[in-house]
Parts: sequence; structure tokens; C-alpha cells
Amino acid sequence: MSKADVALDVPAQSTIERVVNTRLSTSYGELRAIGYLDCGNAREQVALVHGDVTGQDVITRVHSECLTGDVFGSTHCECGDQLSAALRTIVAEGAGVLVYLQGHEGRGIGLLSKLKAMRLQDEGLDTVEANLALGLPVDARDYRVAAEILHDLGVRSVRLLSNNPRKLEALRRYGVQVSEQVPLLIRPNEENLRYLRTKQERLGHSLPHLDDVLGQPSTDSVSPNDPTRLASASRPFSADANEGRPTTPDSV
Ligand SMILES: Nc1nc2c(ncn2[C@@H]2O[C@H](COP(=O)(O)OP(=O)(O)OP(=O)(O)O)[C@@H](O)[C@H]2O)c(=O)[nH]1
Ligand SMILES: [Zn+2]
Repeated sequence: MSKADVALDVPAQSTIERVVNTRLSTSYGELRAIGYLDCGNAREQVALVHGDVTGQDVITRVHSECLTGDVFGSTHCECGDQLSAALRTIVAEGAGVLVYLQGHEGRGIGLLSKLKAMRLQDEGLDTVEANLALGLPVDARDYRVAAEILHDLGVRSVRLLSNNPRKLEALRRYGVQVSEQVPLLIRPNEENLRYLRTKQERLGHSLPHLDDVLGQPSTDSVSPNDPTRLASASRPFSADANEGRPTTPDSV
């Protein structure tokens, strides 16, 4: 069997049902919104697709929902800017997928618990301590449905836009062939620098640009020429001439 014939090894019984496939014109470009029902938990899920994604090495973002960051523009986290940067990258590549995972809010603890966790962070706890103080897991996300959606779309292997090695491992456990981890780095702001540091130091996220911000050399192997290496945050760093280019400590 050739490499191209290797299908994703998803669980034998898929729980998703494709319900709708419609054109979605966006400010990023022409997408298709493909809607699924996860019959296992009655949750609605959606994948945004650009171009032909039936093949190998498809640029892919598996994005955990974040109402505060994705919709309200919160600067507490970098989710909204990652969402924009991922869609820009997918369209620029000519083909790609973004799976937007509902049920992942607050790393799986839900919106109200995340808001409580954010309040605790204002009182001095870090993002890990805050979840634990609430008696909740640090990360309760499951990626089965993402694997099933990628399989349904005919994606055979992904270049995953993520800084989170645990997300890669989790997808691989569900049979997703991850051919490459592509960094999705957003310039930090004063509001989220500590939060990002905690992700780097306690959750194992690969965020070498934080060291650059402090003027320290990065030990990470990310290529400085990778156009996705450091996407500009929309707030408070408005899109500028550095868009999509590596950033020096002086420019942040
Ligand atoms: N519990 C909790 N969740 C948060 C907080 N801030 C953002 N989130 C959630 O974190 C999720 C995103 O996960 P992250 O750990 O930031 O990043 P990731 O998706 O694992 O990794 P990347 O692929 O690199 O973006 C979203 O569902 C957000 O709602 C917080 O302070 N506490
Ligand atoms: Zn967020």
C-alpha cells in the first residue's frame, strides 16, 4: 500500500453525521462550511474548508472554541488572533481545513467555569492553578470528533497549525497522520504575557517567541523564515508591515 493509500485510523464506529455543506464567503476568502452532528453527544460541529483537501499534508487548524477571544476580542488569550491567522494561512496556501470544536470552551471546562478561572487569574493564580482551585481538570478536551471530521473530509495527513504538542499526540492517538507541526505564534501583549508564559512553562506549549520578547535566544528549532512563525495580533498590535513575518524583540 502506498503512503497515499493510508487512510486515517479512526474508531470503527464514527459518531458523526454530515448534515450540510454550504458556501461561506468571508473576509479571508471563499470557504465551505461543512456542518456535522455528533450523534454521541448531540453537539453541532463545523469545519471550514478552502480548496481541495482530499490528500496529504493539508494545512489544518483544530481550534478550540473561545467565546471571549474568538468573538469578543478578549486580549486575555490569543485565541482570536490565532483563529484569524489560521484562516489567512489556509487561504494563502490555496487549500486547508479549520475544524472549530464546540465543547472545548475553557479547555473543556465550559464558559462559566472559564470565566471563574479568569477571575481567579486576576486574583493571582495562573491558568493551571485556577482550574485546579475550581476542582476542575487542567485540560478536559477530547479530539475524537476532530479526527472523524478530518477522515470524513478525505484528509489523509495534516500539517497542524498549533503550538501544543499534547494536541498533536491526542490527534495521533485517534489515527490522524500529523506530518508536521506548524507554529501559530501571536505577538504577546501586556495582558496575556503571563498567561502565555504559563502555557509554555506548565502546559508544554512551544512558544519560543516569548523568549525573543525578553531578548533571550530561542532554543526552539522553529525556522525563523517560516511565514506562520509569528502572526501579528490584531490587538493591541494592529496589522502592520510585519504581518506574517518574524518579529524582532524591538518590534514587540
Ligand atoms: N480554563 C481556561 N481556559 C482558557 C483560558 N484562556 C483561554 N482558555 C481556553 O483555552 C482554549 C484554547 O486552548 P489553548 O491551551 O490556549 O491552546 P491550544 O488550542 O491547546 O493550543 P494551540 O493549538 O497552540 O492554540 C480555548 O477553549 C479557550 O477558551 C483560561 O484562562 N482558563
Ligand atoms: Zn481564548
